[in-house]
Amino acid sequence: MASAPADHDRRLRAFGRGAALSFGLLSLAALAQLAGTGAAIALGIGFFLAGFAHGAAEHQSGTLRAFRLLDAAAYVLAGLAVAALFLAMPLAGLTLFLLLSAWHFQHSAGGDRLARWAYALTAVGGSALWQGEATAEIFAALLGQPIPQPWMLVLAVAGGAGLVLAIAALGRRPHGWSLIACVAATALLHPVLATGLAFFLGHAWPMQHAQARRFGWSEVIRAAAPTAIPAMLGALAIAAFVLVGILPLVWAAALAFGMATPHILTERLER
Ligand SMILES: CC1=C(/C=C/C(C)=C/C=C/C(C)=C/C=O)C(C)(C)CCC1
Repeated sequence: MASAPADHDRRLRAFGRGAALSFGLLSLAALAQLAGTGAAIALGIGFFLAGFAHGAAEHQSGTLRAFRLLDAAAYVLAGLAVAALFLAMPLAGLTLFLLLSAWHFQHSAGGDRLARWAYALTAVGGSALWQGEATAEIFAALLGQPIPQPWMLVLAVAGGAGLVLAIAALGRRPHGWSLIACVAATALLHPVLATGLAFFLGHAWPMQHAQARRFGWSEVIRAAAPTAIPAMLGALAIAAFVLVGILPLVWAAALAFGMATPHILTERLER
C-alpha cells in the first residue's frame, strides 16, 4: 500500500502536470490565434489529428490490440455510410453528431458527473454560447447551408448549461485546470481551435494516458500506430485537397464527421 506522503507527492505531481498541460496548450493556442485565423484553424485541426490515436486501437475487451485489416475496412465502410447520410441530411446529421459527441465526451473526462457534463457541454456548445455568429458561420460553411437561428439558440443554451455546471464543479474543486482551460478557450478562441483544444485536453489525451498507464506507452504505440498514421495522413490529404480546391469543404466535413462516428458508436453507450 502506498504511504500517505508518497500518495500526496504523487497527487501533487499529477496536479502540476495537469496545470502545465492545460495552460501550456492554452498559451500555444492563444499564440496561434494571435498569428491569424489560418494558424488558429490549422492548430485546431492539429489538435484533432493529435487526438486520433486515442481511438485507433481495439480497446473493447480489457485488452489493447491493433485493428485487423477487416476491422479497419468495416470501420471505413461504416464511416462512409455516415458521411453519405450526412451529405443527404446535413442538419439532422450535425444534430446527431453533436449529441453523440457530448455523450462520448462525458464518458471520458475526469472528475464526478457534474465536472464531466460541464466539460462535455462546454466542448460542444461553448463556442455557440460565447461566439454564436462565428460558430453559425463555420457550421454553415461545413454543411453548405445556413443554420437556423433557433437551432443555434438551443446549442448556445447547451453551452450555457455547461458554463453553469462548470462554475458549480469548479466551486467544489477549484483546480480543475483542464475545465478552466476549456471554458476559457471557447470564450476566447476561434471555434475550431477551441473545440480542437477541448477535444484533445479533456478527451483524447486523458483516454490515451489512461491506456498508457494500463498497458505502457510502447504497447499503445504498437497497437495504435498502424491505424492512427494512415488516418492522420488521410485527414491531411483531405485538408490539402480542400485547400487546393479539388474537394468541396462540405464533402470533407461529411467525411470527418462520418469517420469519427463509428469510434463513438463502438463505445458502451449506456454508461
Ligand atoms: C462545436 C464545433 C465543432 C465540433 C466538433 C466536434 C463536436 C467534434 C467531435 C469529435 C469527436 C467526438 C471525436 C471522437 O472522439 C467544429 C466542427 C470543430 C466546428 C466548430 C464548432
